[in-house]
Amino acid sequence: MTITIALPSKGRMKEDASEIFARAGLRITAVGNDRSYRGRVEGRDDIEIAFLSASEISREIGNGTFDFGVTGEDLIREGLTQVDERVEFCARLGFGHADVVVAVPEIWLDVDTMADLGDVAADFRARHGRRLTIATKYWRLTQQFFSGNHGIQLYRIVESLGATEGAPASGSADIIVDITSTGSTLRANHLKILSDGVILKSEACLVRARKPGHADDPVVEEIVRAVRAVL
Ligand SMILES: Nc1ncnc2c1ncn2[C@@H]1O[C@H](COP(=O)(O)OP(=O)(O)OP(=O)(O)O)[C@@H](O)[C@H]1O
Ligand SMILES: O=P(O)(O)OC[C@H]1O[C@H](OP(=O)(O)OP(=O)(O)O)[C@H](O)[C@@H]1O
Repeated sequence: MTITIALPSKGRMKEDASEIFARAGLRITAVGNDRSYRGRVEGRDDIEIAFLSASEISREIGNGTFDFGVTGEDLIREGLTQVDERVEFCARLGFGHADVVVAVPEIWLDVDTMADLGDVAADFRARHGRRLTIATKYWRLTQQFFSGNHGIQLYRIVESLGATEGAPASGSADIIVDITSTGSTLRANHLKILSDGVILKSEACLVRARKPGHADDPVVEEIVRAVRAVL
């Protein structure tokens, strides 16, 4: 059986993903030219590479289109329901680090924890005539964290596909859930992370779509072992 691996085609994860595979003895080359969306592993006809964006990799691994993928844990957990039944996290790759966090305006001096935020949410309608609003593209992670982990039910998510940190200042939402790495975008927008407001510490992962045929496929095991050995 040919084993397929989906790797980031662009952006911050592309080079690091190829480098890890090269160190693991799986040297990847593009088929055709550098802009091609297909690749191969030198000397291996039993492995095929597809290049996709990090968010597409999450979706397609969930659908079982590929056997393996490299993408951010945040995108996998946000993109898929029943994630642990559908994919196995085989290795954390040590790049693409970003935290998914809850951040509120710095001027909310009395709000430092999720419990404080729960109090604000409970009073919000009485004070402002509407629910607390959260700008994010991480709908699923936000709902799990607010409703599931912290029992906060009174909020409304406002979908944000870019410049999320600007939402409180522009008035389109009260608070945000977004990723941060250096923290500079949050600081520039006068937002602070709640002390227990880290939803997920994400990094790039090697993930495997759970498929019945994998159990006795030696190439599947070889890929996982080779990548783990160079971390
Ligand atoms: N500073 C950062 N900003 C955004 N994403 C980051 C950052 N650091 C690491 N990442 C990770 O990179 C991944 C997103 O990568 P990228 O933006 O290339 O993918 P994408 O969402 O598919 O791209 P696009 O939105 O352009 O289609 C996520 O897993 C995210 O956690
Ligand atoms: O904590 P920091 O180091 O400031 O990084 C966080 C910022 O980086 C990302 O945006 P970016 O403009 O890189 O791209 P994206 O939103 O298109 O992914 C992300 O959405 C945050 O806004």
